[in-house]
Amino acid sequence: MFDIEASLDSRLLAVPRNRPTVMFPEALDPRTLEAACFLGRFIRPVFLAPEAEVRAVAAQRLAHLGADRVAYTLSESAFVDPVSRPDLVESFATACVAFSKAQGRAMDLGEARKLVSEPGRFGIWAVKLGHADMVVGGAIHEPKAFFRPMVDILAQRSVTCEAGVFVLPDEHPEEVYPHNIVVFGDVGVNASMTPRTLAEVAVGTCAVARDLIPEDVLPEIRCAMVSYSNRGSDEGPSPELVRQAADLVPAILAERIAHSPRYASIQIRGEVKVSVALSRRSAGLYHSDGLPWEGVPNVIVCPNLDMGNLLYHLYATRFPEAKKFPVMFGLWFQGVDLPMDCTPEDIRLALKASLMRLHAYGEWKRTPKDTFFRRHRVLVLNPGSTSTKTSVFEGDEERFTEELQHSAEELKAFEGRPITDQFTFRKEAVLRFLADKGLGLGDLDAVAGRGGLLRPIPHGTWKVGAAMLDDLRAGQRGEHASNLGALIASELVAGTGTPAYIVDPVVVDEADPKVRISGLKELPRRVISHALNQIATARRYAEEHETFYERVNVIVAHMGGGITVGAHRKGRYIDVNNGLDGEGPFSPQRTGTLPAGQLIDLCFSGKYTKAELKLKNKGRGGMIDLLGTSDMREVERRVEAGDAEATLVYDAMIYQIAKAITGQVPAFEGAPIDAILLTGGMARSPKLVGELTRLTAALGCPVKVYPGENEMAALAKGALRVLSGREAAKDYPPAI
Ligand SMILES: Nc1ncnc2c1ncn2[C@@H]1O[C@H](COP(=O)(O)OP(=O)(O)O)[C@@H](O)[C@H]1O
Ligand SMILES: CCCC(=O)OP(=O)(O)O
Repeated sequence: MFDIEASLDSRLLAVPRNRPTVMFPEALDPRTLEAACFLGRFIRPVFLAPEAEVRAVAAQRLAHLGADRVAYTLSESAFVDPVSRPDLVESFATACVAFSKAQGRAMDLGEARKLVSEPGRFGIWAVKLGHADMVVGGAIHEPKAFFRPMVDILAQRSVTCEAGVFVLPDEHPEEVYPHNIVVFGDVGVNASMTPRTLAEVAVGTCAVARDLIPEDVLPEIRCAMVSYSNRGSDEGPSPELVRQAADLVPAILAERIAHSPRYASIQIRGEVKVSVALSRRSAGLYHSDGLPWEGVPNVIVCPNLDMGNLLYHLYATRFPEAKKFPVMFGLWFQGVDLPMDCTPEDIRLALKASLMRLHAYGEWKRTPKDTFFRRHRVLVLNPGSTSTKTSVFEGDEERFTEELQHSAEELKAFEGRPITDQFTFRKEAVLRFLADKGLGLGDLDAVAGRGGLLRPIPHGTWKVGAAMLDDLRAGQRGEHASNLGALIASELVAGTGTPAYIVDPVVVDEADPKVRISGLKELPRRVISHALNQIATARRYAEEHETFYERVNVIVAHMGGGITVGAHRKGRYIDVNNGLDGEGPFSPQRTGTLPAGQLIDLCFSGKYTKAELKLKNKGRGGMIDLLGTSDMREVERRVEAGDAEATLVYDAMIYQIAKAITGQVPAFEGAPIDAILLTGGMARSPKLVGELTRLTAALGCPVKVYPGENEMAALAKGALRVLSGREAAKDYPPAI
């Protein structure tokens, strides 16, 4: 059976995106609520009911989903009782009056207010006026109370239609529909058919089929416009209607193909007798004018709504295991209609199908207005040794990012001086960036800077305050460009009331006391790691599973110029190697753990100065020392070319990473590990990922890959969690 949900998921997840806002007028219907609990990574739900009522339904009816999934979905949702938003009711009512007038129907404002206060209409008008992107209903509303007004108000074409998509179970004889996939049209909209309407329905239904079913599964969309007559074999108004419609199809289809060449794989034939469409044997009997393709169609377009509706419900009841859902054509992906007898799975599939089409074909970027989910504007600052990476985020959306380069010439003036001396010079570059984007400091809701070398602190978003600035200025825990993040952020917001934050700096340390014990009292272990990307990756995994960071057990391997392998136990970053100071696997630029005795001998051999050894440990060690390059792509090329030395070193590094991963098992105290997450630049290598998957297979948990490091998004998200009230910002230094 073609896995249509997996196909939709992979297309939805192919590119990380902003999430569309979806209105749920039927918020108290447990099926709808259940479906929403599986859509958190794709949408922002707005439930049109009081929050307490939605929570009560969830508590009573959704216990089988597990508390985490439901709690996560509700934490990511908005709850709006229409009567509590008189501002919106007024604006929707005004638009409703104007709309009715344009349609030649008189309506007074009082009547309109009453109408749009009803959740179904409220949801439709919210979409129409740009407050949301999609509305879904029909599971409890009768068609005339939701579906008809939705089509009326949201229609973008003169003819709209509804396609019924089925993937039938394997027990269905496959020779009828290839891969057991069939799409029916029109199953819901057009109560009266004209030849033009029917021709538009045929093309629209085929367009839906083409959008949803990948070409490698169905190379051609083959549509039969069915009738009781086969190409003139019988007479009557119905075959005549289909015949006239079939004559109009080529011009309408040509328009579609001009719009997008992917529709060139659509073939439509009418009128075709139902038996000819569904049986090769019957087709043979009518061979004199058979179908233009070998075999059978995958789209059946019906001459009237009764027949389309009958087919939908006949197949739905006859094959309860079928994957089935309706899809609207002509509403610009803004409306989802549900049959009253739908299941939570049908709702989930219908929404995913519309969302996939919205993203892939609707050129959707963002919800036009941020009424239900405020899009806070956050400036993100990430100072590195030779650049200051600067971004502006609006909500989840990365609006601008630039790596503000500081030339060697500019930096020469600061050589040998504390990093804080670069403060003014870098701040000016950030101000120029903002001006260039037409933004002033007053346009920002927060500034988030990369945290520097501070005292060890728990994970989270930290307010930039006097004590933090003092520590960074003093540079007692080390000099690093990232120390400038909080300093510049603080200066930019001074006197404006706008908050400045840092998020998960490299010094995040939540390790158990036992993790700190080394075999020498004087040398307790210290934790310095890629905390920002470690925790952001674990959060991303949790979000993809519609749950919280606090609910997952994962091991994260950040594999970049430095490598850290961390254990995240239910929201606590419990153990990780010190990736900055010679612990863990060797990496492209760092030695990792070295044999202690031999290291001591080397230190006292007189062969190297302290500075030289420090540089070997971090910067000139690892792959650079062993193979003369820190570029793993070059190493892999050498491995591919059969270079024995490169192969040995490459295998050794992967072996050490795998050992570090499996070495984190005790951190979970026997609890199951949900997943191993591979991230950083090296996670782009399929070869390396494949080898790590093989070597850690004994753990019995899946390996998920998140290539690169999304530091800018991670910083923005940390600030956004605070701005949206989901997390409280912490005060530095933490109370001990
Ligand atoms: N496609 C790839 N295949 C293998 N290694 C890669 C690939 N892309 C980047 N890398 C390696 O990842 C490392 C850099 O990781 P990254 O996380 O980008 O860097 P940094 O830690 O310097 O911020 C380098 O060793 C680089 O060669
Ligand atoms: C391991 C601490 C942070 C760090 O070393 O970052 P980079 O690997 O990006 O230099």
